[in-house]
Amino acid sequence: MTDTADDDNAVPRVTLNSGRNVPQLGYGTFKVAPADAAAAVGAALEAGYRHIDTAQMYGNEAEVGAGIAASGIGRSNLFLTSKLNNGNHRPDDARRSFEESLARLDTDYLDLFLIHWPLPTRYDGDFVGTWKVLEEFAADGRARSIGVSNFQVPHLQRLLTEADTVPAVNQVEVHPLFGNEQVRTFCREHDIAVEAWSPLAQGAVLDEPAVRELAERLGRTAAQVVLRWHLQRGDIVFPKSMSPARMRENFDVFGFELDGDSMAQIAALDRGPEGRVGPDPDVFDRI
Ligand SMILES: NC(=O)C1=CN([C@@H]2O[C@H](COP(=O)(O)OP(=O)(O)OC[C@H]3O[C@@H](n4cnc5c(N)ncnc54)[C@H](OP(=O)(O)O)[C@@H]3O)[C@@H](O)[C@H]2O)C=CC1
Ligand SMILES: O=C(O)C(=O)[C@@H](O)[C@H](O)C(=O)CO
Repeated sequence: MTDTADDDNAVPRVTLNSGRNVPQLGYGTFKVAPADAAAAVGAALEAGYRHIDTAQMYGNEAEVGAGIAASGIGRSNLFLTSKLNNGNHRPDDARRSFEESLARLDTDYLDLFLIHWPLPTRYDGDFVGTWKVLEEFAADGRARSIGVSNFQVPHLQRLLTEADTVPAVNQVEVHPLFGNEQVRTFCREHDIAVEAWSPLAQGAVLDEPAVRELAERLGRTAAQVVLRWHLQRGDIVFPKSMSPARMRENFDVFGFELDGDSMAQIAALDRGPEGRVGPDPDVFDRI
């Protein structure tokens, strides 16, 4: 990957406990098929995104890397995240697969590397051992920051008491239908940034009457209103879209604000765990 200067853009940055900072809005690549990923990432970069979220699990790291390389955007102007796949928790597998991720993404470092799922019912629940391997990647500089994903409060508590490094982020399901407030509060109290996955609830929140009414009143789209809600709560988001027009729409969220009543109206859509659109981390154990 090249490293050339690039214009900065208007996306605010969130400072992590590692001292690094991350663009608060990025582009997510779950379900971006390998055949489409280079073009999709190219379109996202063209739209202005400089933060890309991928994972070993998504099977598209090589194509994400190709899209970045083709853009000509300098490596230091990008924030690139990947995640350890569920079958790679054992230390040697974690080390090998991390190197493979770097090779596929055509880079010598990641800005952020995460344990994708805690898998509390596998590996004797030994995500602490896995975390200690990620600490090696942080120590040798190949991961600028390390974090976790789908960690519940008890999982985080174990890391805080049994490991040296506090995760820089916890990437968890959060959207208006599932506010995940207990985890968000714990993270806030321990300086762990929250990355809200499926910020649009994979589309499920966009037809909610309260969201549509607000969008109409503000002259914005439902997706823009929901993304704005996340940003004003301080969370980091990376909506996925295959459509360049929607990528641009989702990126155009810095020219308006939601007032307190509007924020509360959206928060009131929270259905608790019933509102999840993805798996429950306490039981999810798919390798
Ligand atoms: N750590 C984890 O376990 C997980 C992480 N993630 C991460 O979070 C990212 C985002 O979550 P994801 O699950 O993809 O879901 P999102 O909440 O981002 O929703 C994506 C869906 O919404 C549609 N969409 C996007 N923008 C618009 C718009 N403006 N108007 C109408 N529809 C829209 C997309 O369709 P279309 O493509 O047709 O535009 C797609 O169907 C993932 O890509 C991944 O990077 C996600 C799940 C789990
Ligand atoms: O997208 C991710 O990062 C995930 O972990 C999800 O794909 C998750 O594994 C899932 O939704 C499985 O059905």
